[in-house]
Amino acid sequence: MTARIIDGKAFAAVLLENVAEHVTQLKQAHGLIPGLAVVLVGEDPASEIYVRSKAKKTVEVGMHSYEYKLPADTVEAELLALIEQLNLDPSVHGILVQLPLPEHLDEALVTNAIDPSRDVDGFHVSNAGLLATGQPAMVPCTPLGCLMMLRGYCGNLAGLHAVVIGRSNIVGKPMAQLLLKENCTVTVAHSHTRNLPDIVVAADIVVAAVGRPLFVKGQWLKTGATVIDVGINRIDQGDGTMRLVGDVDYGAAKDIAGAITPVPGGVGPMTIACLLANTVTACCRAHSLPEPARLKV
Ligand SMILES: NC(=O)C1=CN([C@@H]2O[C@H](COP(=O)(O)OP(=O)(O)OC[C@H]3O[C@@H](n4cnc5c(N)ncnc54)[C@H](OP(=O)(O)O)[C@@H]3O)[C@@H](O)[C@H]2O)C=CC1
Ligand SMILES: Nc1nc(=O)c2c([nH]1)NC[C@@H]1CN(c3ccc(C(=O)N[C@@H](CCC(=O)O)C(=O)O)cc3)C=[N+]21
Ligand SMILES: [Mg+2]
Repeated sequence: MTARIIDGKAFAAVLLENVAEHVTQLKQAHGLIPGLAVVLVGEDPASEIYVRSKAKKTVEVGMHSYEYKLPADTVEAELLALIEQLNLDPSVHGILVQLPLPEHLDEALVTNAIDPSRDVDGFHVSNAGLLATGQPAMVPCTPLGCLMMLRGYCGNLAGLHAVVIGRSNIVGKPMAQLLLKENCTVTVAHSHTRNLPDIVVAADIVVAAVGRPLFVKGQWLKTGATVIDVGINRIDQGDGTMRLVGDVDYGAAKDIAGAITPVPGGVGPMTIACLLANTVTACCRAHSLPEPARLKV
């Protein structure tokens, strides 16, 4: 069996088209232009790539992009002052502080300083709590993108056994919450999990968010399983060039899985599209306008 490839770029293109239409409509009907502010502290090369492609896509869909690059030694009070300024700026509807932050900055403190209604990452404790209790929230972009692709491929997810590998606040935990909301039976695995292959083999859906290249082996999978590979790992090919690989051994998994997301071209592009969708949603909520139905979870 050869797995169907879940084309994240194609999913993202459809969503971005949708976002662009809503942006046009907000402009024409209300004179509003959604704005997204992205804050990057320090000079991580991978983060700079993401921030650049976010800004590019933001402008492409007709929104305003505001970029703030702060030096690695920025003190916490300075970063908090910038966030406060953005919280009060009526042209800024979404705020994203790129993670990870340099060691000396408290990620929870910084994340929770963002106005929850502008928290397009969905990382603020109040958005996490709303999601966990099944109330309308800003939903983290990566799990949201994964869910949209799963719905697109599997349709109704009710009753399916989903195994989420990884329990970070930004991917694993919110992913598990979203799948529970879809009435999946959810297992969350992490670094203390015993006999992981025996757990994964029971899964109809596997979401791998581990941060270890090629960690999930093809033989672990149940035949026909749907595999979502969140991992983004740069590995040295030995000849000085780098290759981008996921957390799943794609080469082996594609012969056993029913459907699988590639890396690159899977979850990554959908993450960015969902970020822009969340920014439109935040703009609508800020102005008490009806939320675009096709962008809703
Ligand atoms: N495509 C995209 O848009 C995005 C991709 N990513 C990528 O996704 C991956 C995960 O990111 P993130 O969640 O932030 O990573 P974290 O490092 O925060 O979390 C990794 C999780 O994997 C678990 N884990 C580590 N080793 C094992 C193991 N041997 N067996 C089982 N579980 C293990 C950890 O367990 P424990 O909790 O016990 O430590 C932890 O819960 C990374 O590759 C990242 O680059 C992230 C965000 C967006
Ligand atoms: N506050 C915050 N929010 C985030 O959403 C956030 C973050 N911090 N820190 C880092 C991670 C990672 N992340 C990615 C987004 C897009 C791609 C992406 O578009 N990847 C392309 C490839 C890009 C490449 O070549 O490197 C792809 O998979 O096809 C990857 C990773 C968002 N993150
Ligand atoms: Mg992390």
